Amino acid sequence: MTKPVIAIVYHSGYGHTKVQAEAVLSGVAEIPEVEGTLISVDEADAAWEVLDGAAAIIFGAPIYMGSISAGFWGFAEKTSKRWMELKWKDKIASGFVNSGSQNGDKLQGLHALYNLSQQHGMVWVGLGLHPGNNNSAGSVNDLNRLGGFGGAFAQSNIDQGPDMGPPEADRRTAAYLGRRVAEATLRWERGKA
Ligand SMILES: Cc1cc2nc3c(=O)[nH]c(=O)nc-3n(C[C@H](O)[C@H](O)[C@H](O)COP(=O)(O)O)c2cc1C
Repeated sequence: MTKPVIAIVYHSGYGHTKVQAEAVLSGVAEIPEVEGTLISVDEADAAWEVLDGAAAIIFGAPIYMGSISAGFWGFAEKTSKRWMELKWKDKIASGFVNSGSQNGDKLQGLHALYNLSQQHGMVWVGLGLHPGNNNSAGSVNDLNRLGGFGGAFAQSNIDQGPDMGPPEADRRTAAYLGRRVAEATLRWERGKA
């Protein structure tokens, strides 16, 4: 069996969400039976074949004005050609978002990514972690410190470049999501076989 491909397609205006996407890829890479690939929406027009052939697609976007960035949304609209034939039906899907504020309406953005996956008939995989930093022994260094459930959340300070954020805890959370999606994809593919 050729290795199932897990595509991570993301937009990043200023580089912070790209760091998060790279962390997701590092988690995927922990599972040697799958192959991860990173695709910026800016290069998506050359990558439709890869996306159509992928077993899983993980969507990622920064939060701009309370939802996913227009850069990601432009890509989402272009996927309508795939929707016509339900070409992505039954692929595994997941998502991650990154914002400047601690909350920043990230859930709104994650739901936009989830809705996109459901329009395509994909099978969404959530984070599968308890929240971190929600008790007196907790800290901002906890895994899932921002307490997301449906995907991976990250927060990057708006006065710092991508070299400073998102912080390590959020990168570990992103990697956890990548690994979980890789494992779920393997089970899904082996079940089909
Ligand atoms: C046009 C614009 C709108 C933004 N709106 C929000 C917002 O609604 N909530 C928030 O928390 N951060 C907001 N931010 C901050 C970004 O989410 C944050 O800087 C993020 O790290 C940018 O990711 P990127 O470098 O991958 O583009 C906004 C940034 C920009 C440029």
